[in-house]
Formats: sequence, C-alpha cells, structure tokens
Amino acid sequence: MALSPMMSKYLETKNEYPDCILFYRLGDFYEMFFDDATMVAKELELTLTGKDCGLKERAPMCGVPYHAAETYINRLVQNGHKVAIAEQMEDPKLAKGLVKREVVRIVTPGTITSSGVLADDKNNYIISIFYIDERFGLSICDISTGDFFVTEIITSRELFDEIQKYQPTEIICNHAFEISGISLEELKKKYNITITPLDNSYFGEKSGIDILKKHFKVSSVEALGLSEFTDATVASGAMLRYLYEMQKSSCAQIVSISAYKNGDYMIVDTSSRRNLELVETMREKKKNGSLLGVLDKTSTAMGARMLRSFLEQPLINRERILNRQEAVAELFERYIDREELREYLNPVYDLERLMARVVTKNANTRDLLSLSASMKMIAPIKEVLNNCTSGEIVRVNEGLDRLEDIIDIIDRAVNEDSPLSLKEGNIINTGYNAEIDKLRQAKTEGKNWLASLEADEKEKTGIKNLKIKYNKVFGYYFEVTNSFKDMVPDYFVRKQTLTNAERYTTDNLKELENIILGAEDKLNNLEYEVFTEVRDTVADNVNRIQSSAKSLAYIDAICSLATVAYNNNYTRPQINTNGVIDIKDGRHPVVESMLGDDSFIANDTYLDQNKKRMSIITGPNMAGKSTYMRQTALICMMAQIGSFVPASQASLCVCDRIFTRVGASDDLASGQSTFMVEMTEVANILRNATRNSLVILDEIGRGTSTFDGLAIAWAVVEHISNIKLIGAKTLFATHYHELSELEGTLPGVNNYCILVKERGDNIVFLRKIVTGGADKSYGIQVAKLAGVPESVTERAKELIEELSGADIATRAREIAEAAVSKRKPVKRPDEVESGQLSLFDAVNNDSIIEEISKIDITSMTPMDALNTLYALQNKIKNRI
Ligand SMILES: Nc1ncnc2c1ncn2[C@@H]1O[C@H](COP(=O)(O)OP(=O)(O)OP(=O)(O)O)[C@@H](O)[C@H]1O
Repeated sequence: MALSPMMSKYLETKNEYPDCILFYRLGDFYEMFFDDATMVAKELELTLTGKDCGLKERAPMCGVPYHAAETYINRLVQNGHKVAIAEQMEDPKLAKGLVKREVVRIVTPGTITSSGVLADDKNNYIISIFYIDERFGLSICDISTGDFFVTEIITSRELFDEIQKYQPTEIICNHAFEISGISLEELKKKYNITITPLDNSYFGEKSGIDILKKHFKVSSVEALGLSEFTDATVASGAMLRYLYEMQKSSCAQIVSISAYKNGDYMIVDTSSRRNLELVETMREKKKNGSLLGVLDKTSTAMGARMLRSFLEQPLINRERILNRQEAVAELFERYIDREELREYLNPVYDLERLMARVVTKNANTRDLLSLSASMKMIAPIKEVLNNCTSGEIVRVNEGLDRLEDIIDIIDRAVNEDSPLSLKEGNIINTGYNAEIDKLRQAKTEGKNWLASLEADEKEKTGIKNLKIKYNKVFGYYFEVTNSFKDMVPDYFVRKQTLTNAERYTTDNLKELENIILGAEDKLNNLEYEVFTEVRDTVADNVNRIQSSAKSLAYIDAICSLATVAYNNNYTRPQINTNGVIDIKDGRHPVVESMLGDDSFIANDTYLDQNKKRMSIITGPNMAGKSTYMRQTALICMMAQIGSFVPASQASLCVCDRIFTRVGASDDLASGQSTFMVEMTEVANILRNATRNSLVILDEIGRGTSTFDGLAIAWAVVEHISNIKLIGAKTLFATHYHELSELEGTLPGVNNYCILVKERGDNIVFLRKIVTGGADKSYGIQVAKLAGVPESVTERAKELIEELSGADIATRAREIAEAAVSKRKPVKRPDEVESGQLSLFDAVNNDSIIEEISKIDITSMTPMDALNTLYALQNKIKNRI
C-alpha cells in the first residue's frame, strides 16, 4: 500500500516544522496526525480517531473545526506549544478545483496577539538574547502592543534579573547557556518559558542592521539611537527576523525602538523583586496583595500596563523623578479634573491591542467602532489637560493626537448596527460610497418591483392568495395553495410541489430575480471591499494611533497614582541630594490597605551616610520587623516611580539599588540548600551594593548553626557598614541580640527595637520602633500565642531556667555522643549530685541511641535544640 499524495505532502510539511504542532487544513477542519494528534487529543480532551493513509497501521488523527480553531490554538500556545497553521489555497499551476496547502502562520507563546488570551494588564514579552564572549545583547518585544526595547548586560545574574523583570513567555537565543548555574532547560521548566534556540545566521551584525533599517525605514541604526548597542542590535535583528517569519502582519505594530543601559533605572534584583512583592505576591503570584495591587486604579488596560512598567523600572535620574512627581502632584491637587479624566478614560478600549487586530487584518466592524469610540474620548481629555501646567502633562498633551480624521472615516463608513459577519452586507453606511448606494437602491427597488408583479399576477389570474416568496435553494417563486391550483395559467412553470401547495416561476419573475440577487451579491462583496479599505487606512495610521495610545496610558497611570495618593492619604516626598532617608510616620502600603482601618502603627525611619548608616533591629517574632523594613524599601521605591508615599512627611535620596535578603527561599535554585541560597544572595549584596544603595537584611545567618550564623551576621554588618568597603544604608533585623554590642563599636551602627508590652505571661505587640536593643526574645510567649500546647511552652520555660547560662549546643552534643558510644553521658558535678540527669542514665535502648546519633545539633537554633531535647526526653520517659 502506498502513502496517499496528501499524506506525503503532510509529512513533508511536518518535517519542515518539527517543533510545531501542525494544524493542517482539510475543508472545514484542521487535522492533526500521528504524535501531534495523540498529544493534542490528550491535552485538549478531543476524540482521537484512526485514518487509513496507506501505512501499515492506521494513523492517529484528531481534528478541530475551522471556526473554533483559534480557541484551540490559543490554549495549546498558552501551554507552551508552538503551532504551525497550514492553509489550503488555490494554485493556478494546479488543475481547477485542486488546492495546495502551505504554512501561513506560526503561533508561539511570545507571538500571540489575540487580546482575548493575553492578560489585559500585563505585557506578553518575547526576549531575544545574543550571547557572545560572556556578554549579552538583549531585545525585548511585545508584538501585541508594539513595545520594543533593547539593552546590554554583562553578568548572567543581571540577565536573570531582566528575565524576571519582564517575565517573558518565550526566549529566542543563539546559544544554550547557564544563568547563575541555571540552564535554559531548567528555566523553561520552572517558569514555563518557551525557549527557542535559533540558527547562528539569525544573529549576524550586518543582517541585523539591514533588517532594522528596512523595518524602521531609516538609513542607519544611529538614527534609532542604537550606535552604542552593537550586541543588542544583533539581538534585535534576530528578533525582527523571527517575528517576520512567525507573524509577518503583526510586525507593523512595531513602530519605535528604544535603548536603555543597565543603570538607567534602579536595579532591583530578582529576590528583592520577589521579597518586596512589587507586582505579585510571593506565594500565590497574584497582583492582589502586591504593591501594584494597591497602586493600580487605572481605567484602561494600557494604563495598567504602563503603571506596571513604572514599577518594573523605577527611575534613578532625579530630574525625571521630579518631573513625574510633579505630574502626579498636579492631578492630586486637581480633584475635579482628575475625576473627569478618569471618567473619559473609562470607556477607552485597549487601543494597542485593537491595533494589533487592525494591522493583522483581523479587526471586524465592532473593533473599528470601539477604536472610534475610544478615540472620541481624546478631545475631552485634551480639553481637561489644557488646564494643566506641569511639564510632563503639557508635553504629553501636545503629543496627544485627536485623530479626528480617523474617527471621521470610521464613523462615516461603518454601520453601527452591522452584523458580526463581514460577508453578509449591511456593514457600510449609506452615503459613504456611491456604488454601494446604487446597488442598495436596486435591491430595495427590486422589492417594490416584486410587490407590483405579485399584485399584477393576482389580478390577472384571480388567485386571491397568490404570493411571491423566497428561499435560499429555489430563489423567488409564486406559491399557490392547492385549492387555487386550477386557476394557474400556462405561462407559470412549476418549480416544486408541496403537500398543500405548488411553487411556480415565470419569465418576468426570473428576470427580476437575476437583477435582485445579482445586486445583493455585488453589494455584499463591495461592502466587504470598502470595509477592508477603511481598515487598511486605519492600519496606515498605526504610528499616530500607537503614540496617542501611549499618551493615554501615561495619563491613566499618573491619574491612578494621584488617586491612590489622595484616597490613602499619601504625602509628596522631597527628593534630596544629601543621601538621607528621612521618613516620618511611614506605613506599609499593602499591610495598611489590608488592615482596612487606621490600626496600622506608623513608624519613623532615619538613615544617612554618616552616623546612622545601619540600624540593627531586634524584637520578638511577630513584632513587625519585616514589615517595618519592607515599608522603608517600598517607600523609596514608590518615590522613585514618581508616586506619593505612605508617610506624614518624607525626604528621600535616590537609591541606585535596593537589595533585600528576606527569609528562607529555595524558589529558584533547585538543588541548592536554603542556606546556600541565602549566602548566594548575601554574596550578591556584598559584591554589588554601593554607598547609594538601600540594603534590607532580615535575619541572615539563620539557616546555619547558631554560632556560625552569628559570626556570619556579625562579619556582614562589619563589611556593609564599613564606609571604605560599602557604607550602604542598611536595615538589619536579627534575633542575635549579641549584635547589639556593635553599637558604639562600629561607626554608623545603631540599635533599634520594636516594642512589646508584657502583660502577665502574655505579650502585647505595640509595633513601635524605638532606639536601643531588645532585652528578651519572648519566643515562648509567641509560641503560646500561636497555639503551641501549654504543656510544651511550660516545659520550655523550665528548660530555659535549667539551661540558662549553659552552652546548649555543646551540652546537647555531649549527650548525643555519650549515647552513641553507649557511655553514660558526661555529667556536670552539680547535676550528678542533684540527680537531675538520672534520666539519661536509663538510655540503653539501641533505637533511641540511633535516633540521637542522627540529630545534627550543630545546625540547630537554641530553641530547636531545646525542643528536640524535650521530645527525646519524653520518648525515653515513655520507654522506661
Ligand atoms: N506597624 C504595624 N501596624 C500594624 N500591624 C503590623 C505592623 N507591623 C506589623 N504588623 C502586623 O504584624 C504581623 C507580623 O509582622 P512581621 O512579619 O513584620 O513581624 P517580624 O517581627 O518580622 O516577625 P518574625 O521575626 O517572626 O519574622 C504582620 O503580618 C502585620 O499584620
């Protein structure tokens, strides 16, 4: 049996696109075969059938109807697959009626443009990485909005930070490489990023320059501001070539390119981005509960994405910060104008993604009408903005195009009540095109002609209920019920017989039918043609529309910041140049918003570059140390995106970087222990922090044994606070009360603690930070609050008494060693006398000895050691 020609062709096409699922058009369906079919059937829960195609075994086959294919394709792509779509098309070289099939489009996770599947408030980025000689040229693009920028970086850690920042769905690259010890393969698995290594030919310098020049219609890359970005130019060339291959029509969306250097924006490394929960929460990865969740009161999807990009890239240029802040301040003050702006922004659709539909010729009449309705809001928005005087708003307003000519053409052309289908007519307004009007008239008059023919024949034949009717199969006909059949004249030609009626036609009726139906077909085709002309005219204006969309997004983001500042009682921070962070009554924006009342206790922060460089913060668990430190970082971050801040007063310097080392996280570095991750992050801070950085350290050293941990924490404090080495402004929370000793010894280091009040056996959290170190840990009280059984907390209290002053770890080790060697434990003389340790004498049981020998006491905190000791003691007691 031979393979059928169609299947041979299928296999040939599939071989050209081995890493794509091939959607192969056959009539009204897209079919998939073999492994593609099996996988798709499973993933989309579709029926798998077998097709006899000339092979020994039947080929697994699975199909989706043409009209529903987009949904299936999007689902597959969202799951990280690439889909190649082969359409059938006529070919003059083939016999009439035969078609050929060719791949016309490839959809990958990074090149989706359908707005329905993309999150409105988030860009869908694809990153192109050119890796050469330990350097990285980067090009970042969202084809659904046309955003396109480039940068260059030198360390793999920074590369990883950029990837984290943009959270792309796809990466294309010239090489397989590792980022901070993480291979691209691991990255792909962990973050569900599609990685597409491309042939080296994509990454040529000359070819890159050529494709950029051609796309942006410029004579040199200097004109694009890329002269200093050779590696990034190469990456951009590869990106454009890839996009042209995948989604040629969408490339018209990309109308500009911008370059930034690593250092143009505040550097926020990956763990800090996560720890501070800037755009999503650490655990659930949700916007709600993050800083963005609080700040986002935007009215449009474009504004939401703009605000997110503010947070992704806080500014470090004081001038730019002040300009943005001034814009926020102006809208903060102009309450009525702000509310009016928000009202006009509300009905504005996602112009950027609507334009993606326009340039790819997918937009229908509703899309154009949405565009026009949105653009109509620009005029009143400009009207309001005309009142504003702040530099940025004036500049944005000047660049905001009313787009009246485009509104005019859409409104004149497109019928507001048009049906969804573009092929059934009634989509173009009367008065827009003379030919359409003429045909339409013919169609209406045809109806009148039919009516008079009907009346004529009724009169002539005397058949009272003679009627002209229409259906799709028979066209127009006379219908005569059986009771009048005998009166039908000879010139009536029978078309069809029904049970109780007969259908006829006449020469006159046929003639009229030709005129009317011909006019209708012509009319529908012409209307479609005119519509595509209108759509193309809109597409030709993509530059103007995209730039107005960006202006609206900017105004929306600024309005949002002003609204949040107003509603939440934020204050406008001063941006100083003397390196001081001085916050009065600072609050944590997210915790405050979650509490929902004014129960949040505000606290001051003061850090400078001299005597108050570092604050060592002690206090019991749950006191609010982490909240306090994070709020300081968030306030600085907010100030640098131009926002007001949650405080009664604030004077802030510009921070070049914010570092945080908070809690245990083994999130990314699978294969690394918690302590290893902690130390890697500390190493990063020590290597990269500068005098102008803000460093937040929350209990470093906790992941190892008490003494190693204390020693490391101590040494880190010495290093960071040393002005000759780093001298960064630092908040350092710790349970090692020993660190309080450093105040007065190390210059710039000061002690603070968060107050609690003892009430009998309980504690009350006051959440107030004061100078000085904490004297107690209150660990047992917190354990009690958390619901640890009283028997345990009571016993812990006893043990604290018993062992206070003793070197717990050494003592515990002695006990364990004694148990392993089946020796009696070494007893302190006083203990022997008082008989306190007689319990241990009873340890002769092998299983307990084994258990004890497995305990790694050196890695325990004193509290853990106590608990373990207590648990063991209970076991022994039970066995005696
Ligand atoms: N200033 C404040 N006002 C009101 N509530 C606060 C304040 N600070 C913290 N809290 C509340 O206390 C909880 C615990 O705070 P936080 O996690 O900062 O304590 P911590 O001292 O870092 O604890 P641990 O040492 O156990 O990590 C927070 O989740 C928050 O709800």
